[in-house]
Formats: sequence, C-alpha cells, structure tokens
Amino acid sequence: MSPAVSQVDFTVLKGEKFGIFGPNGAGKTTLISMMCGILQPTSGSIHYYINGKEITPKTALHTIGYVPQDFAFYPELTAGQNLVYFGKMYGIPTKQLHEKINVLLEQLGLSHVKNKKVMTFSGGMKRRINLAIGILNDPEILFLDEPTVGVDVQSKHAIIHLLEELNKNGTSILYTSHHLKEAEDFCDRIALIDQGKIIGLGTLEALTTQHEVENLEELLIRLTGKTMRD
Ligand SMILES: Nc1ncnc2c1ncn2[C@@H]1O[C@H](COP(=O)(O)OP(=O)(O)OP(=O)(O)O)[C@@H](O)[C@H]1O
Repeated sequence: MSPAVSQVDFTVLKGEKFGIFGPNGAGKTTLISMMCGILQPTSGSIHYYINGKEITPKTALHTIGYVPQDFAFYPELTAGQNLVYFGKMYGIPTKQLHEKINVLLEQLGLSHVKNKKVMTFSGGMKRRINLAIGILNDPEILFLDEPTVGVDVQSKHAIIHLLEELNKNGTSILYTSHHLKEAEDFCDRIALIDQGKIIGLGTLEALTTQHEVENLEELLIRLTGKTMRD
C-alpha cells in the first residue's frame, strides 16, 4: 500500500495565502492533520518551522489555528458555550475571551444565535462557528481544510471576507478546497498534490504558463489526469 503522504517539503511565506489542491484521496487532509499535530505519521516524521522555530504540540496551541473539514464542536452546546470551551483550552484570559467571542460572532453574523445550540444551526452557520473556533487564538498561521464546503454564497462570502481580513492583519493561511474558482482568487501560491507527493508548486500564473493551460481546473486535469479516484 502506498503512503498517504511522503517526502513533502514546502515553505509558506509570512502573510501568504497558500493553497493545496489535488484529487480526492491525494493526501491533503492527511498532510494538514499531521502539520496540526492531530495525526501522527505511521512511519518517518514531520517537522515544520515558523520563523525558524520548530513547532511542537505545546507551541502549536498558541501559534496555529486549525479549521477541520469535519465539524469540530459540541452540537449540544450553544455557540457561546462552544467558543468559551475552546477559548479556555487555548488559555485565553476570561475578559479577553468574552470580548473576542463577541467580535467573532458579529463578524460572522452569528451574534443573534450566541445562546442557541449549534445542533439547530444551518450548514452555513455550522461552517461559520467551526471557523470562529479555529481562529479564537489569533494564530500566526491558519490551516483550513475546505472551509467553504457545502455552504451558500452568503456564508462563503462571509468566510472568505473574514479570512482576507485576518490575512491583511498578518495571519498566514494554508488552505485546501475543491472550489477552484474561489481558490484562484484567494491564493497567492499553490501546491498541487497527488498520491501523497507534490507535483507542482508556484504561483497559478507561473504554473498555468509552464503547463500551457488556462486555469486551475485545467492545470489539475493536465497534471493528475481524468481518471476518477477512490
Ligand atoms: N483513517 C484512515 N485510514 C486509512 N487510510 C486513510 C485514512 N484516512 C485517509 N486514508 C487514505 O489516505 C489517503 C489520503 O487521504 P486524504 O483524506 O488525506 O485525501 P484528501 O486529499 O484530503 O482527499 P479529499 O479531497 O477526498 O478530502 C487516501 O488514500 C485515503 O484513502
């Protein structure tokens, strides 16, 4: 059986919006999960550095944010209770945490449902609260695994707008998505991954010129073929 991810090496520049794209099963989620420390490699090791300092599980809590593809909240708790729970986990002081929660709920259009159980939310609202949890700790780098999957255009707009704002304020972003048009507008640089390996790396412009294609979709087809993946 071939490894899900193998010999991947890349650099994300400070303040950059970096995209990882590839077919289903290419290894994107596995890679992001390992970088966030929630998945351990079955063999070998993973090392990554921010500003030259190696990130450990302990330092990760204060330097990285992670917005997983699968919802990571407690459906039985309200939006406010979820945010307090995760904020405490990050060690954010109480007053600062409550202020931060109110700002985030406002930015994501969720203030009016602060005291409602998350299990009653629409898909778009769940995606937005999932994002709020991932950015509570003001991360230096934010990992997002398909942050706009399954949401309507309004929620998508709110999510991308907030990510652009965070990025303007200095947060580096590493993102994956199957919304290729969204990704074209969003990313400064991209890596294409297939069968656990990087098969293309650079700006969209450089890669499309190099491979003589028009856009990201054509680039993916050119480099990964048309055969459907398991
Ligand atoms: N828990 C698991 N146990 C065994 N194999 C797994 C597990 N999770 C993922 N894999 C395998 O690892 C490979 C990479 O999967 P991964 O989920 O990282 O791909 P992906 O690029 O994120 O795909 P998608 O676009 O469908 O989300 C696939 O071959 C997948 O079948």
